Amino acid sequence: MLDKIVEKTKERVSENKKVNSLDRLKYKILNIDVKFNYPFKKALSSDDIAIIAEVKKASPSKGLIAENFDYVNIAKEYEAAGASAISVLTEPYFFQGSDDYLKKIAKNVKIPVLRKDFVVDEYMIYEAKLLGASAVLLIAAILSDEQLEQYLTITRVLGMSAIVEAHDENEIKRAIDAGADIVGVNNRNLKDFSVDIENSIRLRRCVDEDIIFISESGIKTKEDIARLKENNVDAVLIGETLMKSPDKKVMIRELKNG
Ligand SMILES: O=P(O)(O)OC[C@@H](O)[C@@H](O)c1c[nH]c2ccccc12
Repeated sequence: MLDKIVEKTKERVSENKKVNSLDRLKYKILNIDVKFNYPFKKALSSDDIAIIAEVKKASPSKGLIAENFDYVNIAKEYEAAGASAISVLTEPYFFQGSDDYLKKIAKNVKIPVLRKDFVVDEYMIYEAKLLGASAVLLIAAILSDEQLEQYLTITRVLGMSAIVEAHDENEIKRAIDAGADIVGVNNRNLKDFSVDIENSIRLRRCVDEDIIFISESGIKTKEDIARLKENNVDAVLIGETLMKSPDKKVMIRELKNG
């Protein structure tokens, strides 16, 4: 599955490059009024556990998640409920995401926005910047050590942050060696879709306290959050539970204060 997504993403990048070359994107970035001030990392640096709320229409493991996908209002509700940041899926073929969702959401909320996609080319980081994102996801399993290091540097030059996603000790070591300052452990195994939040708890001890540690996927209850908090997790990334909840405000408050 992951290989298929990567392949399709590479095709998408080469199509986009035909419309706007990388040089053209860089030129645009220099000519728009953008800030270079790392808001994503700042938003996750509070004392309490931070919630990154995800705007997600569908996924390969769950199919269609949101029948009613009023994405700008969903993002505004997340913000009003106290989410620290918003994650927006932009991958179109497997997650029914869109760059347009990200662009419109970033314009309509004040909290920082993460571009959730399968970055396989530096081009996608420049695109993310132009769309209004403050951060990108870098999945260690699909990038070489050199790419990780290079892409982290690009995000820094652009005033952005990167979550480096890891699934095991080896990927965590690679993330840290590449210079990651935010590490996310995906509780969902992208190879077989199985979910276990103990995965991030187990791997927490492999990451120093000065690196922001995020637990991603499969988080459903305030008990899950309490357990993650107890284990020094700095932030959680939650999609499906929030997308399926009819009152996102109540849900986020319950998760945060429960
Ligand atoms: O909907 P969930 O189980 O709460 O998961 C959200 C988020 O962690 C998940 O969408 C995700 C984490 N890492 C990814 C990488 C690619 C695509 C999606 C993801």
